[in-house]
Amino acid sequence: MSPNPATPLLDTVDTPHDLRKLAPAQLRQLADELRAEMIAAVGQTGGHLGSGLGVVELTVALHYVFNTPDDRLVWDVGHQAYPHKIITGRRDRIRTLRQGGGLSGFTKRSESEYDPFGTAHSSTSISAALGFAIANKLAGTPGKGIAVIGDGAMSAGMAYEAMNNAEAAGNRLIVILNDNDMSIAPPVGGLSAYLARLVSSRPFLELRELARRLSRKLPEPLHRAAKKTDEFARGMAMGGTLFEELGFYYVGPIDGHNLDQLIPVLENVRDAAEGPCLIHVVTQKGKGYVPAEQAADKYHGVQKFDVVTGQQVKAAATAPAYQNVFGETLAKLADTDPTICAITAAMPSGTGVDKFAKAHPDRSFDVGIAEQHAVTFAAGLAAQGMRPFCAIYSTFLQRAFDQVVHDVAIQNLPVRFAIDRAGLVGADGATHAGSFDITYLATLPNLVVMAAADEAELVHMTYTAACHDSGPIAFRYPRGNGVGVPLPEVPQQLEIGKGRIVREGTKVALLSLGTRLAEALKAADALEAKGLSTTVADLRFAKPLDTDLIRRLMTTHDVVVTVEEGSIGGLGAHVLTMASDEGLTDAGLKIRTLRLPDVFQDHDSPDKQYDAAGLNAPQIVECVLKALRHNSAGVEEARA
Ligand SMILES: Cc1ncc(C[n+]2csc(CCOP(=O)(O)OP(=O)(O)O)c2C)c(N)n1
Ligand SMILES: CC(=O)[C@@H](O)[C@H](O)COP(=O)(O)O
Ligand SMILES: [Mg+2]
Repeated sequence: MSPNPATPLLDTVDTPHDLRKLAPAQLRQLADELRAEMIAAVGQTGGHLGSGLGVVELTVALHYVFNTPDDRLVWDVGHQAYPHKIITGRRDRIRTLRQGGGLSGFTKRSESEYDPFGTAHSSTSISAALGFAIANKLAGTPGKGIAVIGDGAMSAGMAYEAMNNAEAAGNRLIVILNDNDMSIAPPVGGLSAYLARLVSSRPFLELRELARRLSRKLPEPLHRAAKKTDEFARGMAMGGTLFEELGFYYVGPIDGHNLDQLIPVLENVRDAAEGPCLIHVVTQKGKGYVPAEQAADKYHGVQKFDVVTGQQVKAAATAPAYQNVFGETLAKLADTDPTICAITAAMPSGTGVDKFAKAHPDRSFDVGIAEQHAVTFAAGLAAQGMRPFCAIYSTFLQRAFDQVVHDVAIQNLPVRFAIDRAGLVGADGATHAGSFDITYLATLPNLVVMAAADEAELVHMTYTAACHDSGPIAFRYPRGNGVGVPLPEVPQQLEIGKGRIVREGTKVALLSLGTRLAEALKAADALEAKGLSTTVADLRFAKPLDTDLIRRLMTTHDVVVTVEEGSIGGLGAHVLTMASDEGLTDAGLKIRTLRLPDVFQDHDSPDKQYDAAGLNAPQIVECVLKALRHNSAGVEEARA
């Protein structure tokens, strides 16, 4: 039955099964409607826009040609998967994207059978798709593994580790290289230049002869098909040397917005009999939405916006963003210290390294999505007498843990880790939460670990790190804007392992690490109102602990509560260990540790996330009151 012409085609497509009932000639209209729907939805929610706009046609073509969900389609990072969500049964919830209780901004297994693998950290897709392909091969079941990976994500080592292993999958593995010549910032490095050369040396419209000549090298079904179909001959060429050397059939480059090219190429690759195949698809980030096409960042990530003007709704900032405070402070320090350099792994603006790069381009390094390399590169710089600052989001530094241990900590090299996005980050959810860095860093010998309570503290910590030549040092700070305190004209060198008392009391001591300090102070007000005199300390250091300060507070207060924006195993664990080592708990002191809960918290506003985590002022107060109600047998006595 052909759809009513007055009905938008998109209204007839709930899942790919509906899509596959359409005629090829209808797909252009469907893609246009899908793009419009995505723009309208992200206008209301905010989120990752440019990448999804660039893969609208690819999304339609992949679901049209392949038998999803049995063919396992893995979107690398998953930030480009909004069009995929709309046509895989989630259109009715697309305006809940990244909102509390709503759809995730990435692919997620629990959300849909069409999301076979959860993504958000880049460059995992080929490994995962290979896993699906090999599992199906071993089980003798049909089903391919299809990875869609961007040119930015292709800069990470994991992609090559996977390709190096791909041969056993045969034609069950298909890699789509989505080359839009953009990462979040312009892409960097030799691979990016190589892809650009491939694209410029093989313009789409001049491929017919090349494809005809080279199609003999294809596996037999591709070769037959190439001879047969003109579209195919127009759409493909062989000879991407790097990928061929790794055992892939390289097909491309092809125009990723031209469905008349995409569909026949995908069909031919689907039916090919032999090895793994890499299809090099050229797309435009932000395609089809003028404000995005014209933006320098191609609208990678946006706030809610007016669809007509493209104007984003941005709240007026009352204080500078932490990332910029860091970048600007470091740039100033580097004016007089020629050994300071800054490293980012594809996040120049997110980390503030762009500010440093403006002032000191020769000492600023964007290494691409390559956190492991970033850390070991920094270790090499440090070993040669430089003062490297490795600025990486907490969540992405997880990928380089062994490099932190083996290349930095064991050798006691003075690499400075500027750890952005520490704590809960809101709409990006569990994959991007900076929950674990205190735990995974403070557990390492030689490391110094600091957390800034506000933007002024961040200035001091950046300077302290610059001065610290005797070993590795890390300082963490959250996503977003500071609290509005004045920035110091002259940064202070903090004494290593020394905290500060922010407010002195006698009965309850709140030991805060990081930006929960503001909540701890609010809690102290509420406790005072109940007649409980409260001390608030900003410990500054998770390692080494200020043992003198902590010992003094433990021996002079009835209740001690640690508060941190990190997982179990962080500050609380270190304080408890110290207290038990010194026997400070033996005399009946009540110690409690407030930290993130032992679950992966879904996306929501940061404030709601902290509420759910029990780390806002009312919950700090309740923790103290509950501790006071506990009798010496650990039993809670009746509320007063
Ligand atoms: C391990 C890791 N490091 C950094 C990021 C942050 N990040 C998300 S998307 C992106 C750029 C990806 O570029 P590309 O793969 O080309 O996709 P595009 O946005 O161009 O579609 C980066 C750096 C990440 N998600 N994972
Ligand atoms: C997809 C991804 O990993 C990034 O785009 C990330 O969402 C950026 O986060 P910030 O907005 O905190 O820089
Ligand atoms: Mg890209």
